[in-house]
Amino acid sequence: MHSISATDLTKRYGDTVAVDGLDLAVPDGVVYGFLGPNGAGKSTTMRMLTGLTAPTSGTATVGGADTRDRPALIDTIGYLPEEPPLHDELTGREQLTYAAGLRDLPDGVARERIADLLDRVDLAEDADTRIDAYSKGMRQKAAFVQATLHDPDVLFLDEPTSGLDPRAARSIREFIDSLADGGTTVFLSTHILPVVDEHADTVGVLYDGRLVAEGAPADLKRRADDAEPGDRTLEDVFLEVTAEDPASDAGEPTDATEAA
Ligand SMILES: Nc1ncnc2c1ncn2[C@@H]1O[C@H](COP(=O)(O)OP(=O)(O)OP(=O)(O)O)[C@@H](O)[C@H]1O
Repeated sequence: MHSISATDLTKRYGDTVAVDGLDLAVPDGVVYGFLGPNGAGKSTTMRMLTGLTAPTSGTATVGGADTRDRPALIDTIGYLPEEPPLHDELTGREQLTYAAGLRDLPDGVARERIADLLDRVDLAEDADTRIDAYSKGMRQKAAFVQATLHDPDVLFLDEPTSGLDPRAARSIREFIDSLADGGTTVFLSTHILPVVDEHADTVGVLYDGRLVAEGAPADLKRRADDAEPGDRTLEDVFLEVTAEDPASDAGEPTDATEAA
């Protein structure tokens, strides 16, 4: 079964085609690394998949719910956007309690889960400090907890380790792995390619709103190897498939997509 499925998903802003006929089929329980240069259309895709922006054309379902049906979607998904929605005047615990209320989590369950998750991201000691006194990393950790509070089936993460020190980043990465082990599908957008290499089962590379490569990290690197022997990294693959004229570097980008 596919947790995320998109068919010919397209978003235009005036003359700008932000996402151009995107097809996706992400199986249950995988970590899908979503890569692409600045402006490729990653955030727009996530906003469409989370029901925040309507596609200009095309359709998508997430956790079986049509993305146009936001009430049906809301229990199924968690979303950590690039700029997380936090209220500066609340403490971390108040913010999370408020978010739990929006998700209709029973009080007792919410209290326990908030305490457990705050502990897990090492934010328990600062739980009763106002968010306006949080560092960028602390805000990011609180926002991560907020996105996972209701144990969503599908979790969308936009740069989840942004602003985190190495220890905190590692704890979030381990958290992502444990969520995936527990069956959560994780749609992970980041520019930190080693994170994707280590944690993603499948990688999709978006360029100019189109998927130009898709496959397991090892397979993508192996295909690049075929083109030019040597030790390749995901960064090499990324640079090749998102080059202005990819054909001169690593073959037609569609080859990578079709071979995936
Ligand atoms: N609300 C909007 N109005 C007009 N154009 C938009 C809007 N949102 C995005 N765009 C345009 O759509 C394109 C894709 O933007 P998007 O933010 O989805 O890219 P991205 O891959 O997430 O980039 P980044 O890695 O820089 O966050 C860009 O050309 C952007 O300028």
